Parts: sequence; C-alpha cells; structure tokens
Amino acid sequence: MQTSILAKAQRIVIKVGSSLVTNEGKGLDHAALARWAEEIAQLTKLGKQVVLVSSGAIAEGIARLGWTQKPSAVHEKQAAAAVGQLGLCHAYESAFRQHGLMCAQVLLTHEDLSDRTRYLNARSTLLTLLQLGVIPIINENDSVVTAEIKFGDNDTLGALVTNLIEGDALVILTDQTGLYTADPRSNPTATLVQTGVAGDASLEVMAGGAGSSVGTGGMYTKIIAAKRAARSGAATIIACGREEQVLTRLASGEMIGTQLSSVTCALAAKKQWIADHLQLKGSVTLDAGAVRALTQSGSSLLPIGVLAVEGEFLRGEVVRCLNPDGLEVARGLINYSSQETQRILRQPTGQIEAVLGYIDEAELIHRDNLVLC
Ligand SMILES: Nc1ncnc2c1ncn2[C@@H]1O[C@H](COP(=O)(O)OP(=O)(O)O)[C@@H](O)[C@H]1O
Ligand SMILES: N[C@@H](CCC(=O)OP(=O)(O)O)C(=O)O
Repeated sequence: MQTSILAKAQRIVIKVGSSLVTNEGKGLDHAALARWAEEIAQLTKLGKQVVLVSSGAIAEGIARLGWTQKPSAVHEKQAAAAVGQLGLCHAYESAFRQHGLMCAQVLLTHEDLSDRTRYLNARSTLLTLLQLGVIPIINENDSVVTAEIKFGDNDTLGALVTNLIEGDALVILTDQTGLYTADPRSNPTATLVQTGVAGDASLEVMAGGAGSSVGTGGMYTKIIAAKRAARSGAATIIACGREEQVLTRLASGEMIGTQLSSVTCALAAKKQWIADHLQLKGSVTLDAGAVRALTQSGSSLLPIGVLAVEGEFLRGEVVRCLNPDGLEVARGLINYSSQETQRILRQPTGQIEAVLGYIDEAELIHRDNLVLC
C-alpha cells in the first residue's frame, strides 16, 4: 500500500490559494484558517517544521474595499494587496494563537531571491523562525513589485521557498481534489491523477489555467511548481484545502489528492539558487563545440566558444547559455560583464589579458557555477 510522502517529510511548505483563503473572493474564510492552524499545530507536535505560503491579499483587499471585481490597473491591485495583507496576517495570528503558536509575516519579492546576499538573508531568517518554533507566513510583496518582476503566482513562490529552505515537501492546497486529466470545471469526465513524477511533461498537457477570477495560474503553475521543487529533492502534493483534516491525514500516510514524487538528484544549494532565477538580464550564444563541452563533458564555458552576447549584465550575474538555435542549454554566474564578454568572445583564454588589459578568471563561466537545463 502506498503511503503519503508527508508521513516522512520533516520540513514542509504549505501553500494555500486565494479562492480557499477568501471563500471565492467573498472575504476571509476564518473557519478555514482556524482548521489549517489546528492541523499545522498537530504537525508541529509530530516534530515537523512548517512554512505557510498564503495567497489572498488582493482578493481580501478587494472585498474590504467593497469593489465588485478585480481591477486591471496594477496600482489598484497593489493598493488592494496592502489592505488585504493586513487582514490576512491578523487572521492568521489569531488562528495560530489558539494553539499557542506564534507566526511571522515574511513578504518576498523576486529581487530578494535573485540577489545572493538577500537570498541568504531570507534563508537564515526563515530557518531561524523555524528553529524558534514560529510559523512563517509568506506572501509576495505585491504592493511594491511591478508586473515585469513579479513571481506572479504563489505556486512559483511556494516552490522557490521550498528550494530556499530545502524543504522535503511542498503541499499545494487548492479548490480541486488534485490534478485531473483535464480541468474538471469544463470536463466533467476528467479523472484524478493520484500519483506521478514531478517534471513529467505529460502532466503539463493536462493542466489548464485558473478556473475562477480569484485564482492566478490555475493547475499549470502548480505542475511547474512541482517541477521546480523537485530540483531541491522535494516532493509535491496537490490536494483540496476544504477536505476534512487534509493535512493531518496526509501526515498519517493517507494518500489524498495528487502526489508527485521527485526522482531527480537535488542540486547543490548554490546551483539551486542559480537555477531558481526567474528573470535574467542577458544571454550568451554558444557554438556547437561549446554546447557539447558543457552538456556532455561537464566543462566550464570558455570565451572561445561564445558566438554572441545579448542584454546587459555585470560580472557575477546569472545569464542564459543558448545553443545556436536559441534554446537554453544551461545558465550560470558569468565572470565578465556583457561589454567585456563582447570583447573577448571567440578569443582563446590566453588572449583575455591582451584584449582587456587584465584577466579576472580564465573561464567565462566556471563549471561550479553552471547549471544544465
Ligand atoms: N487539469 C486540471 N485539474 C484540476 N484543476 C484544473 C486543471 N486545469 C485547470 N484547473 C483549474 O485550476 C484551478 C485551481 O487553480 P487556481 O484557480 O489558480 O487556484 P488557487 O487559488 O488555489 O491557486 C481549479 O479551480 C481548476 O478550475
Ligand atoms: N500574492 C497574491 C497571490 C496571487 C496568487 O498566486 O494567487 P493564487 O493563484 O490564488 O495562489 C495575493 O496574495 O493576492
């Protein structure tokens, strides 16, 4: 008999979606929050560490402001998020206090996770909170980010947080029982997928977008989140947050919803951070020989194998490595800026100093700072 992956997981990230948190946008579902707080308290009694990623700030702000529909203007959504986030935190604090648990608000932006120092700070804050027995409640800092630099959906944020704290499992609670073979809202004959492997491309085909105006991303972003979480070795469960005792039953081993196991080897922490960048400032296009050296021989990238440079980046930033057809084959921390790279591309390593007047490193991207896609 199969056992839920939550039974063994010690460090768990639980993500709850807007439709659940705000009762389909009608306003905070205090009864649901109370149930999750009670169940999370049970998990902590079993010795598990829990981080909660909660959506719902925008939907709750809209409800509090008395607006009848989601605004399209970014500044209005940001204003709604600021109003709603306050309500969200207050409600979680009261719910967890009933069980003698303290919680903490952590609002993250994409920049917090792409800047190495801020990433490490966020990691140590979260790990310290967990050690103190505090439940971190995370959301995107919606009020200060623009559309271009948003995580966009909290499924992605949940996966990145799982990678950040090296969680064993990501539990995505939503308004459906799990992943179906097609969106059950429009396909009543669709059936539940009970188990699968995170990263299996066939799952992406089944998953559609959000079924309500309250949610963002739908099932697709949850499947991609499972793929991301698997890169640090975490398994993902997608289940219905309205199901009775869903978290405690999962923790006791019961198979509920969709369970996606991770079969890939976990990337080392620094490579994980490199892989987790969502927006990159530039790319280098490699010749076929360099592509082979990276993907088949585990070599570093040397300037001689670079055909072109796109975008503007500084030394130490993460860039994409494209094959001659423009497909991303790797990404890594580059040792030279875009301007310097432009000057040394196609040059043998021995020429770097002659061209630039100095040499920082022999490699453009060292293999230790390179992640294959
Ligand atoms: N294959 C699928 N299986 C289940 N749900 C799906 C599928 N494809 C699309 N969906 C939709 O995804 C929705 C859940 O995502 P979303 O609305 O973003 O919720 P949340 O707020 O929990 O993130 C479901 O209500 C459903 O309509
Ligand atoms: N940060 C946003 C959440 C956006 C989002 O991903 O929503 P959902 O798809 O419901 O998890 C908010 O709090 O409103």
